[in-house]
Amino acid sequence: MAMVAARAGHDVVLYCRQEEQASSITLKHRNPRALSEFELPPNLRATTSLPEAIEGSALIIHGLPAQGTPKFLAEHRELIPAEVPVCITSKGLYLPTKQLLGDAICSEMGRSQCLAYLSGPSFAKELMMKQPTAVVVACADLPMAEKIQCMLSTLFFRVYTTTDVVGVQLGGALKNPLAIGAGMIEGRGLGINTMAAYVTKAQLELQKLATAMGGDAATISGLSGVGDLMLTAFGSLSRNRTTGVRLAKGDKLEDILQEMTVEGVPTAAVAVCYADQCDLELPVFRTVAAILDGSMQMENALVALMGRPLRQEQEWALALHLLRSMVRLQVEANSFSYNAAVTACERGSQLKTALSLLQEMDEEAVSKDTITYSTAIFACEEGAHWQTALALLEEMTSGSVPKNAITFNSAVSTCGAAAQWKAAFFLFREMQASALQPTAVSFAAVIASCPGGEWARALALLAEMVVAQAASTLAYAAIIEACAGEERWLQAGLQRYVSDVAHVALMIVQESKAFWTKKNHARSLLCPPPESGLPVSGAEGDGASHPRSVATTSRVR
Ligand SMILES: NC(=O)C1=CN([C@@H]2O[C@H](COP(=O)(O)OP(=O)(O)OC[C@H]3O[C@@H](n4cnc5c(N)ncnc54)[C@H](O)[C@@H]3O)[C@@H](O)[C@H]2O)C=CC1
Ligand SMILES: O=C(CO)COP(=O)(O)O
Repeated sequence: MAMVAARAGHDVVLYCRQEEQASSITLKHRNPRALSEFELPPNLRATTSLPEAIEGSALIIHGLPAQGTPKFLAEHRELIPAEVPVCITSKGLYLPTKQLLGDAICSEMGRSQCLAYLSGPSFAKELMMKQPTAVVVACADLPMAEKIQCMLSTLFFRVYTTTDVVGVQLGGALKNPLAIGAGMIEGRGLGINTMAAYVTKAQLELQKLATAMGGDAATISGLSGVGDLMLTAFGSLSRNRTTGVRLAKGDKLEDILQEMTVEGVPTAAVAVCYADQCDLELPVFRTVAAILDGSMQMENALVALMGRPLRQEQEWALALHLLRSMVRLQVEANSFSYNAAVTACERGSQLKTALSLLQEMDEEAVSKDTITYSTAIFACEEGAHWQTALALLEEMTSGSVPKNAITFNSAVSTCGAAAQWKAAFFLFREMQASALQPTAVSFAAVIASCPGGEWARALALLAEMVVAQAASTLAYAAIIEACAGEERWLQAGLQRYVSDVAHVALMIVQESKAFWTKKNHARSLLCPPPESGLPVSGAEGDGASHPRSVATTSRVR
């Protein structure tokens, strides 16, 4: 990047830690430690003094590995003027706090700093070779992004701008573990069929996770996302991809990490946490992460990915197509047809499309019923869109549309997913007040919404659950989570209900599958009968139809 800035005509001062390296860059115009075959221009010099490197700078370009970045910037924050933009080129998620890098930087620095993020398909070596390259720079302050764009763009380096700082960070970071997976495929000697299928599914998962975490879909399908995934999945210069190849050939991960920066390793672990948070299935991310943390052998990845239940591809798109065809053929679309399409959207994690269908129903004077609303509220849980769920509930009340247990359960779970336990609790009580009997799902959902500090409330709900004979293993799992710590167990007197904790833990593992099957049975009540002619089977990537592990108990509907 120093070379890119120098080519754009700036006086560039590169900070490095070794005196020998600094003097070689300044005097011999060669960097002995990286890409030493390239001659550096005279307007690029180096120093081991950070104050000297920073003084008078109009732009600070930061290029350290992600895991070292927040601490480094915090250590040197006195030297960094708050108003000078720091352009981050690191691509990773911060493992210690599971934060986006920008958030971790601000937390560590303990103050606000003007941050921009430069990302996109850009191997350093090819930049040095003046290979035409396109990247995107994101800054919440668009004029600042445009300023950086002007500062760095040349005929060989084209910079786009965006304000989507979340999408750009996620795209650049999340492609790394996916590139490791591509390397594994290469290293195992698998063919182009496998690689094409893998990259297709990997980019869909990237889209799903990044958009669920707040990135724009357009950003992720752009340079910092699919663009960078293409580069690193297929380009042999990628260290992430090389890591996958080497692991497949039997090298040890610890040895590889000694030799080079592999951002995909810590980022894979954070990606799985995000997937859990968003209740997304994401088998590719989970498989790569499991291989990296040693909980899965690479040989078992075939079964983990190819042995999953068979699905339709893009069921929601097909359902929409059928709905549109009805209009074209002048067949009247009724609540039934719309509900089928809304259901397909929910299964395909397409909340926005589902909501636009509800709006279309209003415009076309098609009445919205309990199924319409319940399904839309169900769709809100992924991404924890609790305010949307509450707005839909409000609309049901004002339109006198009856609510059922599924309506409430979905809304409670959504609030729980958004860490809005008070709203979840309020809805649970509203459900009881409206003479609806809370089900096992209702109890599990409201208990799971209780944060650690509300463990006493969770226990009170447990007592109610036992009286209502609506116990479930997932509710017990949520209790275990809320009452973490032996002391609380004793205080809680939980033995009254469960005498043997180990037994419960085992029961949870064994029965969570059965629970989810039952839950899906309840869910199937939302689906249109087969004679509607619209598809009703599980959509691809539909996390809710998948038996989940105990770790995700806080996300039950
Ligand atoms: N190399 C490339 O082609 C590209 C790299 N990136 C991103 O840039 C970031 C850095 O990558 P590279 O420069 O390739 O990595 P690198 O492993 O070469 O590290 C960059 C420099 O940081 C120094 N460093 C490492 N840890 C440090 C710490 N804790 N404190 C101070 N200095 C430290 C290293 O000594 C090295 O000089 C990564 O997040 C990577 O994803 C992004 C696009 C392209
Ligand atoms: O992000 C990169 C290029 O855009 C570099 O990828 P690697 O870290 O896999 O080498």
